[in-house]
Amino acid sequence: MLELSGIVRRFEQGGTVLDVLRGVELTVRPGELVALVGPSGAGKSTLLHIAGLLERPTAGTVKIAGEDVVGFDDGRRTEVRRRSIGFVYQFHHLLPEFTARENIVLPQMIAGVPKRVARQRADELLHMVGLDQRGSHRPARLSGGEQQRVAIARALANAPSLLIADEPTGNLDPHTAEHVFAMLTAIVRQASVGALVATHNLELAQRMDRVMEMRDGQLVEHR
Ligand SMILES: Nc1ncnc2c1ncn2[C@@H]1O[C@H](COP(=O)(O)OP(=O)(O)OP(=O)(O)O)[C@@H](O)[C@H]1O
Repeated sequence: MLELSGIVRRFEQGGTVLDVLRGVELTVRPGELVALVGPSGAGKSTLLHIAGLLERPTAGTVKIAGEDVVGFDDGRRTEVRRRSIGFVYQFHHLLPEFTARENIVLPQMIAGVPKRVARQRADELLHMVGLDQRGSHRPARLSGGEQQRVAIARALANAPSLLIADEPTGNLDPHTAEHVFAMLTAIVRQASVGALVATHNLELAQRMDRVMEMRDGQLVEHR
C-alpha cells in the first residue's frame, strides 16, 4: 500500500542545514493501522507530507500501491493523491458553507464521479460513521466528534488505498476521541485501507497494529 525507503528530508535555510529525516523505512499494508509517535519537532508531519505526496523527499523512494511516484510530475502526483490517498487532520477542515453530505460529495465530483453516484456514496459513508440523520447539517451544527466523523467519511470518499491522519483525535475530549478512534479503526479494517496515524496519545497508539517512533530522523519500533 505504502512503501517508504531511504527517505531523507533536508531543510536548508540561510546557511544552516537541518536533516529532519535521515533514512526512513516504512511499509503499511492494507487494513493495517500504523501509529507514528515521537516528540514535537521529530519530523512526523514532514513524513506524513512526503507519504501523502504533498512534499518531495530530498532522497528515497515513495511507492503507493506498488508504484514509485517520486519521479512523477506535479500533475500525476496530484492525480495519485486524489485517487489513492485520504487525509484527516486534527481540525476537521470541512467547508463551513456546505452540508455534511456535500462535503463528502465534492471530492468525488472533483475526481469526476457523477453527482448521483457521489451522493449515494456519501450517504453510505455517513451511515458507516453513524451520521445518517446529519447529512443535511452544516459543520457548525455538528459536535466536534461528529465533525471529525464527517472528515473521516470525506477522506474515504474516493475509496483511497491509504489513509493519512495527523492527530485525528487531538482536538477531542477523551470520551469522544475514543469513539472516533474506534470508528476509524473499524473502517480501516473493513475497507482494507492502510492507515498511518501520527499521534501524541500513546494509549491510542498502542492499540494500533504497530507503533513506530521517530528518533534522530529514523523510524524505530516503539517499545
Ligand atoms: N519548510 C521547512 N523549512 C525548514 N524547517 C522545517 C520546515 N518544515 C519543518 N521544518 C523543521 O523540521 C522539523 C520537524 O518538523 P515536523 O513538523 O515534521 O515535526 P513533528 O514531529 O510533526 O512535530 P509536532 O509533533 O510538533 O507536530 C522541525 O524542527 C521543523 O522546524
